[in-house]
Amino acid sequence: MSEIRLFVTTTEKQAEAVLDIMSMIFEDEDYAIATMEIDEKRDVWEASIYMMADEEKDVQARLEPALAAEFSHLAIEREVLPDVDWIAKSLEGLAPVRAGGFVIHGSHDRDKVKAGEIAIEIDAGQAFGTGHHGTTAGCLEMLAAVARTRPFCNVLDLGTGSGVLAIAARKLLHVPVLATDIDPVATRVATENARRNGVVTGLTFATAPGFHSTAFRLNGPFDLIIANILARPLMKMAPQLVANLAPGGSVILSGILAEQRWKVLAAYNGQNLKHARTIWRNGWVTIHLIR
Ligand SMILES: C[S@@+](CC[C@H](N)C(=O)[O-])C[C@H]1O[C@@H](n2cnc3c(N)ncnc32)[C@H](O)[C@@H]1O
Repeated sequence: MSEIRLFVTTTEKQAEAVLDIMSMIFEDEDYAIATMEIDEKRDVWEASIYMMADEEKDVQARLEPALAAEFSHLAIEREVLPDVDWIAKSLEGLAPVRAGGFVIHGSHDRDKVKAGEIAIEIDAGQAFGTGHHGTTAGCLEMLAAVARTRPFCNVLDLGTGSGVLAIAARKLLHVPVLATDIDPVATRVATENARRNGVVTGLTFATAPGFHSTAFRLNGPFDLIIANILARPLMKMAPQLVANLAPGGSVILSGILAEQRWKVLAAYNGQNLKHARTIWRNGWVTIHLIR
């Protein structure tokens, strides 16, 4: 089934306001919501909400009246996003990605791995995480850097997608890793990817929205939590995330657009976490915080 993006085109300020309205209406649903800069000089921005095709009518019917009061001049536009198989096909020829001593490559590029690199084989497929996105690469680089600062003994990868970060953490740290995703397809793909990468023990997968699963209590608390989701759900989940973090533990957050970083930092500062470092990649930031 296709994914749909409903969006409005406006100024940065209004896009932020539209984003707030979208977040308010769809607060408890896991639709991805984001603003994106289109043209810096002309101050053109888009505020978007993503959904599956069968959810579009419902989202549109709720969004229209909510925007009508303040933003009746903004047209709600729609884009049909390429379906997953098309994405997989277009990514087939992508070159390996190197970050933090890891190399993420497709099965067609096994021979490109260099001595001393930690290789992770991921073919583009039905779950996010081939390493090509700035957030995944940022998390890999941050994971390698954070691992040099102290030992860790229990890791959580929240929003595992293809499983790339969980596999990386397991290969680098050799400690138990719990990897979860709201999407059962992602957990299935991640489990297959782990097996393909020879990671058969020490890595547990579970399907769960946010922290709604007994898997967290059974496997936690964690001294390293990596969550590459989106700014809004990350802010919303801050209290539960920190409740699952061991004292002195580290958190690596990504999926955050550069301009959203202050809000996310504020949410986690409010939970007594301190900012340690930020990595920037292609307009996205990856943040390291310490409890
Ligand atoms: C940006 S992808 C990250 C994938 C991978 N960790 C990486 O870094 O490439 C975000 C993943 O988070 C999952 N996700 C989104 N909202 C979630 C939630 N509330 N709880 C758990 N997983 C969620 C999505 O299904 C998706 O697989």
